[in-house]
Amino acid sequence: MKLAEGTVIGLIAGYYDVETAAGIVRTRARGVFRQKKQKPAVGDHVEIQIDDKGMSYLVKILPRVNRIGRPAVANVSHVLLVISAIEPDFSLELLDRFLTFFSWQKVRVTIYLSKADLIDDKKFEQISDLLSYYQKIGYPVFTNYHDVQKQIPGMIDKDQIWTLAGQSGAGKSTLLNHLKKDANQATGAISTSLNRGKHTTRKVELFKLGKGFLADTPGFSSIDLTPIKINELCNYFIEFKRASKNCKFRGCQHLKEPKCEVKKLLEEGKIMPSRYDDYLAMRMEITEGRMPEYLK
Ligand SMILES: Nc1nc2c(ncn2[C@@H]2O[C@H](COP(=O)(O)OP(=O)(O)OP(=O)(O)O)[C@@H](O)[C@H]2O)c(=O)[nH]1
Ligand SMILES: [Zn+2]
Repeated sequence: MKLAEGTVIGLIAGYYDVETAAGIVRTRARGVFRQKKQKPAVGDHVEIQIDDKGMSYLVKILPRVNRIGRPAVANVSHVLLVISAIEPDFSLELLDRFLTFFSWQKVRVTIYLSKADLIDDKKFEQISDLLSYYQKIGYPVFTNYHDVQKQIPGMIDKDQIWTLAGQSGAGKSTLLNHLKKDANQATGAISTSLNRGKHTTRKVELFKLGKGFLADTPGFSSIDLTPIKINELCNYFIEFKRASKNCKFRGCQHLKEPKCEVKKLLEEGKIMPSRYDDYLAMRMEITEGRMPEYLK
């Protein structure tokens, strides 16, 4: 019996394709996962066991950083967030929701403004202006499809897993299809006696792109912030978090505390008012334990 470690790069009809140092191995998950109510996901780092008959089993899920989206992808390090300029309308509120959610999930975000070709120059200037704030606080921003196609592969570091996210209709599938043209199908060459996957549709898989992977999933379009602990929410607004080192009180929530650096920067116009408003709205949402009706 042999043991090996690898990364799940494909999930198809109950089989898990695991990339190991010795190549891709098609495995089944051991029943023990069902008992423990665990489910391996694409992106998981796992241990596999190959028995004397050459049967391969996924036996252990190694600790994961996160597990997000539907279908789920584990250990996502980066999201390429597609935000449309129009159809659906550009929304800072939505952008902030996504950014907060991913910050909470320890996922880095790159922003891509889609459908910029559908708006006039004036509107484009307006939106670019707003996005430049996000660039300044640390989020890479693209407003042009060609730049994305050229630069994203170079931004994907070794073994990183990237996935797409954005509102329904924002243009995720469109972008994915373009990026896939540059990607190599990671699971293309499987040769094992267990290969009965020929005629089944793959559900989730990772494509090799850059030095890592891009998930071939539709990404996700709606998010729930209510499980976030209210006192931790401020940590997920990255510029608030940075500023909070200079707040008088540790654990400052930037509400009515004296000598609050976030409030000071807000008053000086260095923190964008809509960011602060969205912070307050999310606090409300978490307190009430439900998403606002219009976002459902
Ligand atoms: N003009 C223009 N149209 C675009 C662009 N990106 C996407 N579209 C169009 O917008 C529509 C929605 O795009 P999709 O890629 O299906 O959007 P999606 O985010 O995958 O949507 P869901 O599957 O509902 O989550 C399609 O008709 C696309 O052709 C763009 O950059 N410019
Ligand atoms: Zn503060």
